[in-house]
Amino acid sequence: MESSNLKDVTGGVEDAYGEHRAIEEQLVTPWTVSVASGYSLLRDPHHNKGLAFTERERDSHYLRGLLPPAVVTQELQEKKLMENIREYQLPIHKYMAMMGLEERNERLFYKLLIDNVEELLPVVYTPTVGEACQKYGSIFRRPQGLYISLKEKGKILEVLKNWPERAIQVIVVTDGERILGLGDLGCQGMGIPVGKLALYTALGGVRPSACLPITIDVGTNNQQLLDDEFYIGLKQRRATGEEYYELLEEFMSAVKHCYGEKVLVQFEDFANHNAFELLSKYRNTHLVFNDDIQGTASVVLSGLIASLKPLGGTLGDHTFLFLGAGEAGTGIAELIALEISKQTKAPVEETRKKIWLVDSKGLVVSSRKEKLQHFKQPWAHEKEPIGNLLDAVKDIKPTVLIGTSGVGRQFTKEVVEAMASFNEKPLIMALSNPTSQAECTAEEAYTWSEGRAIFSSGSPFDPVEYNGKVFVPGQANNCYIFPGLGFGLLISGAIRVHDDMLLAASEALANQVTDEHYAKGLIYPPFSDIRKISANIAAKVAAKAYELGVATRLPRPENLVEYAERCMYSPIYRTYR
Ligand SMILES: O=C([O-])CC(=O)C(=O)O
Ligand SMILES: [Mg+2]
Repeated sequence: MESSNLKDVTGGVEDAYGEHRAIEEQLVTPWTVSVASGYSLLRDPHHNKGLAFTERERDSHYLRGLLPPAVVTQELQEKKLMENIREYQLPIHKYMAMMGLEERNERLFYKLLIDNVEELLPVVYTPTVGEACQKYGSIFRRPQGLYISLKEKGKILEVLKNWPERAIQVIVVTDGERILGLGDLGCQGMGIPVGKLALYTALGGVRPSACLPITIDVGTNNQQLLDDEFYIGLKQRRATGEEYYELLEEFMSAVKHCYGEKVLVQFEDFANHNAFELLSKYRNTHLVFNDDIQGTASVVLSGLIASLKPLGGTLGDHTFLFLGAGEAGTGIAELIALEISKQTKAPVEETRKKIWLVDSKGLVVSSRKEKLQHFKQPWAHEKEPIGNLLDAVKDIKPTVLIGTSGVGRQFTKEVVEAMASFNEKPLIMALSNPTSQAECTAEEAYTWSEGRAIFSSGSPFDPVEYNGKVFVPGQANNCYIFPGLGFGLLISGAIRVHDDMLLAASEALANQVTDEHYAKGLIYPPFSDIRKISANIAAKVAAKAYELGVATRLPRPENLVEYAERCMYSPIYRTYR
């Protein structure tokens, strides 16, 4: 090597491939090695342990000198990082710190998330993940997940093969058109599949390497993004119709081709029209699950089942009114109708009549049927039209009021007061996410109902003190269900998702609510127990899969709860030889 070139070569590494000497126009090869050691081991998030590498590991993996001398435990690293994260005032900064940690040291990231789940869930998930998606273009560092855009049409199989992991078990996919209640965020929706899959691992125990977040980019109709010079997605309006469905068809068959029959595809935050269409199109040929329709339904049904204990009576004794007739609203409504039908043996067509929906045009009634989208039609019951929520509440006198509109502040004082005027304990669920889109706050629900409401919301609210009593709101978020449900599908090797599995998941979750929880006014168990809760949900879902004959992992393990617990990912460091 000529000495004149040595000054360009940093770190004492011989410039064997001429990468440092190459001038701009010369092509170079991006070399790498496959077994991580030394410097590359420290930069491999799957294997890096930072200061927790032992003396022996430092010797045998060429780490001497690359780390300061202290050797610490994973617990001490955790303590330090939690202190760091608590220093940040803004949630988005905490989010960025957590994502940075995931990029550096995956096991430590999951250890923090699992051990501090109640504190960190609002950071890596709703509500902060919503803000992260809105700002994704500017907080974006290394790409996470896989981007499949219209540019990759005809090449999706090759794109999947670019992903470094082969043994994928769960895919969460979005097209970014309806991110939480925030609307079309295009390609920036990637934060959602990334966040959901972090919960698959932390709450459900799926190995991180088996998880694949995907964003399908068919453009965006969000003008602000189209005008933004930093926007990371395709700068065009959304492809629709045949062009859209062809891309999704190619995607769904490539996924099956690449990962087999048992890979779970979770659809997340698609707009209504596509969400229903994709679910009905693929539910009989693929292992698919729509979290916004089915996961939300299962968690809400669970809350209702649990609330029957303090309220008394049966599900069929209740009258339900929804604000919002999209994926979540109609998905929940259908699952409630199905459960009542199972309990009472009445046909679903009958049990649906206890459930009413209000959309942006008022109460969904039969005179509107012709003009309604197909997913709203089963809910168009006989009644005079009613134009707004308050009048619908006063007329129908529901015992349960559920908000799934994606529009904040719709449960006004008048609405909550009306609910409280004819219900001793009105059940109020403000499910839209993130917090800014919630139909009302916890404080409003308790204050306006004079402390009588049983309240839960999609995004978390702090406990509220009213008249000297502390009320703890529940978080009716689908993250109670999807990690356990998905894990149950995986451990049984299920090849299809069946509605009975959703019912089994709801019942399993409701069974985890103890007298101690009820005494605090809760209808959901605390998240601090979520791994145990998920194992129980997984066991019930797996049992259902065996019962229905869609499980392929044979023979069936005898004790499914124990089996689920044994299969769960643990974030504890491994020792390297
Ligand atoms: O992500 C969440 O918090 C729940 C959810 O699926 C949504 O709001 O779309
Ligand atoms: Mg969602």
